Amino acid sequence: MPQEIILVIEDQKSIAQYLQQRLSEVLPYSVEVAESYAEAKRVINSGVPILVCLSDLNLPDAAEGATVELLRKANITTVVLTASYSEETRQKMLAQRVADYVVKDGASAIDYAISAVVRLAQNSDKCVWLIASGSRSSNRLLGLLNIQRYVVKVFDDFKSALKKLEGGAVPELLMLEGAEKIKGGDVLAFIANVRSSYSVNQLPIMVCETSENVSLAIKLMKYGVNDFYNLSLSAEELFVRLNQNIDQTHSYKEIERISRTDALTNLYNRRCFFYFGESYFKQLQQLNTPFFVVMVDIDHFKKVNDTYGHQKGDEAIVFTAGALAKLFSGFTIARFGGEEFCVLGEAKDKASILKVCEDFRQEVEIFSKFQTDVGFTVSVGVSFKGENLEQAINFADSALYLAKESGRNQVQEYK
Ligand SMILES: Nc1nc2c(ncn2[C@@H]2O[C@H](COP(=O)(O)OP(=O)(O)OP(=O)(O)O)[C@@H](O)[C@H]2O)c(=O)[nH]1
Repeated sequence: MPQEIILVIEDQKSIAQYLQQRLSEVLPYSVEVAESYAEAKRVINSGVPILVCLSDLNLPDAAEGATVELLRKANITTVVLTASYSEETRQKMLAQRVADYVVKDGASAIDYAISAVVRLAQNSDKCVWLIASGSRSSNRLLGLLNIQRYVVKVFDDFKSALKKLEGGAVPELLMLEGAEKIKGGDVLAFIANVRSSYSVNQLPIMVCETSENVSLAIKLMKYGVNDFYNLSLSAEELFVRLNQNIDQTHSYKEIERISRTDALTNLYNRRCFFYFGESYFKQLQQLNTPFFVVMVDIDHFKKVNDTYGHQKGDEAIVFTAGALAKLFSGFTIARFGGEEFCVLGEAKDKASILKVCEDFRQEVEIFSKFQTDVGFTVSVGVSFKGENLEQAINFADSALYLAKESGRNQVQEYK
């Protein structure tokens, strides 16, 4: 099958070239330019799959809007560039089912057009769940979501959506249409159920209601729904709200990831270790499950830095993190700061955990020289005791201190 392309239809050479260059930089698709209606028609008729088209509204060899009409008939997702804006133009664009339109009134408009094309190209990786009452509005919403190239999964009841969610599938957004008429339970119970696992920042819910149900929509927003779309409003309003809700969730998740991750090693940071570790530790205690805490510190790390430079010191830290991730795979690992690391996990078998600690020590001793040009070792303290996480860490730290005092490059257990 031929590779999908992005098509730019624009008769002004300089703008066309600029758009082609910018889009090629940010998207992994070939970007083709057609400078006239005739050329556009040739590309479309050639059968090459067109992912998204960014098209000028008026071209010298076509009547106003003829290109958009051509694209609509070929079922191509389209962003329209127009030189002037009027309410009439806007209505025409929406009637032609364009995904977006941009008024060419400056550099920021071009930037917006590029971001719109990028968004539409990437939307096919995003799944929206439409939980619908089965009214005519459901079909309209489905059509509008398709214009935006979202992958849409339609549910006609709450129960099957909840079951899918419990199975681990998570969409980008949940859209409810005609909330009170959806089968399989009560809408408030559904929202409470979703929110018990996913916050408003993690999974946006949007309700779509007719004007008569505005008060219901507002009530639902007080109980965990992110946004409300009045079904009597334009498609454009839906698109803007939809995209904003999905973008906000992405930004939140990215901020959350950054705040939990150590930038150098990609391991959890200390704060995140305690955030997850505290509840995990309590869970292990309640179930009477044996646990372990390991503390790791690179030996004579100051000397590594002083002798080989800070860059090599960083490489030594990254190598140690990689060795931990490899040998303690499946456990909770964090960089506590500097050259110090901590691991928490279930210790079904004490001897096997001690063996993993020793394997890790040897891995660093043997392979650090090959991987980083700097031969270095680690000291390891491990504890299988502690009333709470903090105490277990202190015990592992005491064992680590003993390992350092006893000559470094060894594993010591807290007794
Ligand atoms: N390259 C690098 N160095 C760091 C980083 N964080 C802390 N350090 C350095 O790590 C060194 C830690 O030194 P110490 O805690 O005194 O350890 P040490 O005495 O050399 O070694 P031991 O006694 O064996 O623990 C200091 O020189 C810090 O500047 C980092 O992110 N990158």
